[in-house]
Order: sequence, then C-alpha cells, then structure tokens
Amino acid sequence: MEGSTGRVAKKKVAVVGGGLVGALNACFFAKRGFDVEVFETREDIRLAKIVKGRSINLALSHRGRQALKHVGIEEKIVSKGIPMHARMIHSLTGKQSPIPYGKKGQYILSVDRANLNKVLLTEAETYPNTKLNFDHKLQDWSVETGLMTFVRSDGSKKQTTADLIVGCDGAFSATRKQFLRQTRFNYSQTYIPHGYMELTMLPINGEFAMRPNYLHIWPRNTFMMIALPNLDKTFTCTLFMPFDEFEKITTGDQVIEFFQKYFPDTIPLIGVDTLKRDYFRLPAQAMVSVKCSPYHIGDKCVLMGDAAHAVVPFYGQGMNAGFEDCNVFDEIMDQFSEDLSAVLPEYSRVRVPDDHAIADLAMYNYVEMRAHVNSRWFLFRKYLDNLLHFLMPKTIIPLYTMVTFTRTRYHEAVAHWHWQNKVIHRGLLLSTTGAVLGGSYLLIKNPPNVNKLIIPAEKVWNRLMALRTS
Ligand SMILES: Cc1cc2nc3c(=O)[nH]c(=O)nc-3n(C[C@H](O)[C@H](O)[C@H](O)COP(=O)(O)OP(=O)(O)OC[C@H]3O[C@@H](n4cnc5c(N)ncnc54)[C@H](O)[C@@H]3O)c2cc1C
Ligand SMILES: Cc1cnn(-c2ccc(OCc3ccccc3)c(C(=O)O)c2)c1-c1ccc(Cl)c(F)c1
Repeated sequence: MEGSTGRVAKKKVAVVGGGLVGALNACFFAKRGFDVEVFETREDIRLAKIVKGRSINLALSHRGRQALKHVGIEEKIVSKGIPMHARMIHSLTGKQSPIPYGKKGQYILSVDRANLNKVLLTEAETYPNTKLNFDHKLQDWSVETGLMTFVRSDGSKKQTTADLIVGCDGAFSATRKQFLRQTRFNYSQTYIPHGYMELTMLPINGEFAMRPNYLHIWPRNTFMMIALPNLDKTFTCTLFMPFDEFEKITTGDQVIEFFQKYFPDTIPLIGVDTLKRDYFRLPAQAMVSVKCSPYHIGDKCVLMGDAAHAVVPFYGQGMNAGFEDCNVFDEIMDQFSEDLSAVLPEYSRVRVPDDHAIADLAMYNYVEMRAHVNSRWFLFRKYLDNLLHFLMPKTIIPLYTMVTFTRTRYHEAVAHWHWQNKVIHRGLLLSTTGAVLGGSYLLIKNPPNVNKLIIPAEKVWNRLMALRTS
C-alpha cells in the first residue's frame, strides 16, 4: 500500500487482549514495523494494586524463552525467575525425593505472572509504532469490513479498523465469536471436574519454607498439589481437586483434617491459621480445555494463545505454547514475505496439529495423574524415564524433556513418544520371552525346588502393582 511519502506504509495490526500472549505479540509485530494497537479490557495492570483470579506464578520453559529471546527480553524475564532444576516429590509420610529434570542446563523457571505481563506491556510501549488502549473491551467485529466495536467501562463505544486482527483475548475470546459463524469452523470445549485453588506458603524465619529450586509436587491420585517459589521467598501452592471435594470442606477444621490426611507435611509449612484463612479467600477456579480450527479467517484475522487453544495446566505449557504461537507466526511471516493471504492459512496448517497435540497431552496427563499417580508411581516412572534415557540417549527421550526442553513440534514429540513406547514394550516382551525360554531350559535341565521360586515372583509383581494403587 503506497503512503503519501511514496514509501510503502506498513499495515495496521489490532491486537485484542493485552495479556501475556497479546503483549508479546505486540512486540513481535512492532519489531517488524507494523503500526500496532493493543486493546485490553482491563485497566493498565501496571497501575493496579493486585490482579485477582489468575494463577500467581507460572513455569516458563524453553519454548516460551525462545519467543522472549526473539524480542530481546529473555534475560529481563529470566533474571526475575527462580530456576527449578528438579521435581521434589512429597510422599504421604513427608519424605522428599528429588528427581532432576536432566542435564545441568535443563531447568524450568518459576516466574511471576503479573510482573511478566507488566514487562511485556512496557516492552511493547518502547516501540514508537505501538499504542496500548486499556479499558477497551471488544464487543464484536465485522469479517467483511474489519470494523471492530469496543465498549468502555463508562458505556461509551469506540470503533476502528485494522488490516489484521490478532485475537489474543483468552479462553473466552470475543474475537473467536465471529469464527463460530463461519462455515467449516470446528470448535470444542471441555470443563474438567477438577478445580484449582492457590494457597500461599510464607517464609519461615525469613527463609523459604522448603528448598526453593524445585517444582514441589504432592501427587495423590485424585488430589494433586504443586508449589512454585516466588522472589519474596513465598511459595504459591496450587491445589487441584474435584469441585465436589472442595464443596465438602466448609469449615476451618475440615480444611486441617483434609490436609492432615493428604498433605500432612505442608501444615507446619503453610500454618494452620494461614490455611484456614486462604482456603476461603477465593472459591476454587474452573479449568477449561478449548480446541478449534482453523485459527484464521481469510487474510483478516488470526487467533493465538488461549483464544485459539486453552489447555488444562497439567503440563505447564499453556503460556509456553501461546508464546511459541507468536514465534511460529513470525517465522511464517518471513517465509511468505509478510503476504497475509499466504501467511494466515499456512499458520493454521502448521500450528493447529501442534496446539491440539499439547491440549490432548495436557488432558492425558490430567487423566493419568488423577488415576494412577501417587508419589511412588511418580518416582518409579521418572526413574525409569531417566534410566532408559541414560541407556539409549538418542532413542529414548522422556516425553516431558521433549515438550519442556526442546522446540520439537508438539505433535512430533507425541509421535516419537508413541514410537518409543512401542520399542520399550517390544524390548520388554523380547527380554521377558528370552528369560522365560532360557529359564524353562534351565528348569528342565536341572529342576530345583519350584515352591521356593514362585513366592518371590509373586511378591515382586504385587509390589509393582501396589505402586499404582497405594
Ligand atoms: C492454574 C493455572 C496454572 C497455569 N500454569 C501455567 C504454567 O505453569 N506454565 C504455562 O506455560 N502456562 C500455565 N497456565 C496457562 C496460562 O496461564 C495461559 O496459557 C496464558 O495465560 C494464556 O495467555 P493469553 O494471553 O493467551 O490469555 P490470557 O492470559 O487469558 O489473557 C487474555 C487477555 O485478554 C483480555 N480480554 C479478554 N476478553 C477481552 C475482550 N473482549 N476485549 C479485550 N480484551 C479482552 C483479558 O483481560 C486478558 O488480559 C496456567 C493456567 C492456569 C489456569
Ligand atoms: C506447572 C508444571 C510444570 N511442569 N509440570 C509437570 C507436569 C507433569 C509432569 O510429569 C508428568 C507425569 C508424572 C508422572 C507420571 C505421569 C506423568 C512433570 C514432571 O515430570 O515433573 C511436571 C507442572 C505441573 C502442573 C500440574 C501438576 Cl498437578 C503437576 F504435578 C505438575
């Protein structure tokens, strides 16, 4: 498009949503020289006291860091994050078992959500071609004209157009409403029966109540709890539990009774009074999984982040996947020289399989952890992962490692994981068959007192199965 000065005027991009992905996207587009306007329904969080209702901290890993690196703010965020080099698995008896995530450089970072969002907004504002509009809630937009209508808290309305609308307005996206009116648009959402509640573990004598450089996990099948460290030496504990279990606990004493039964080691760390107070501070929050496709309409609009794929938080990848959306879109912009009529369809073609894969994986993890995973089974699985990886480092790569510490495309990581499982099961089958045949040969040649053998084998089998159910 020729501007009055004869130079090609850059296109205008409207980013709907100034959350984590919208703010980062503003940096990506501004860096390309687009005129960027961000429209955010909330007030400027940099001026607000507290931001209620969202998880307080998050796990940032490789995919997210690579996107932040592309716009030059990785170090700014990492310097304010706390490295977690291993999981710390808490058993019912209070025993703590660390299992490293991998080699020295392989760690995930606990970062403060509000600070991350503020840094991203401020970074976007450093570009002269970026404008942030707060208290602007998208009400609707027109596919034909690209005209967007925003409503303000005083009831006034504002209308504007853009060459490209980027919907980053979260799981309950208003931008996505127009998509639902398009033919051949696929959409599904699932609320899981679990809710989550955040509790704060304060410092004890000015120090972290637990070892800080770990992702603390209390796997209790139906109930799970995790704790991520904060710079102020607190931990944010997130309790995951079915809503009907939350609803059974209505008094402070019942809170303590519940924690005494499932998380006894945390009571002296969180404190009885803090537990009783924090448990009733906010109701448990719902978790929804949203999948849709395609992510674009023509050359006019594209969805990214939770607006495109809200995932349950059981893999710690929602934000990382959203940040990677920005990076992938930018890579495709390079491939197609910013020709939006080619970029948008290619983005859907490339990204939908990957975001669906991580959505499915997070849901699989939720089902797997809820059904089978107590502390002993968690430890067994992770030790087995690490052992197989040690024995066959190029063939067996733990799924969590591929997802968290590489940019292997999510759907390729899952495919490799399925292949690995087949190899392992075949290997186990072959070695078991070989052992049985070899054993049988020896038994026939020199038959020992069989009764002495059967009991230990049964004992081993029962011990293994006990890992899954106790
Ligand atoms: C309990 C929990 C724990 C999590 N832990 C992790 C983790 O450890 N690691 C990880 O990677 N991810 C994690 N996530 C996921 C992560 O929080 C989300 O994936 C991420 O916040 C998505 O960012 P987003 O910008 O796409 O959406 P959001 O963060 O929801 O931001 C959307 C923005 O759009 C604004 N908005 C909404 N509607 C409109 C409108 N109509 N007009 C204008 N603006 C609008 C909202 O105010 C908001 O600012 C977790 C999620 C939960 C619930
Ligand atoms: C916030 C965040 C960042 N990463 N993870 C995470 C997720 C899954 C994991 O293993 C899957 C598995 C373990 C054991 C058996 C099967 C699967 C591991 C791991 O391997 O340490 C780490 C989480 C997280 C989020 C919610 C819950 Cl409830 C939780 F426990 C952890």
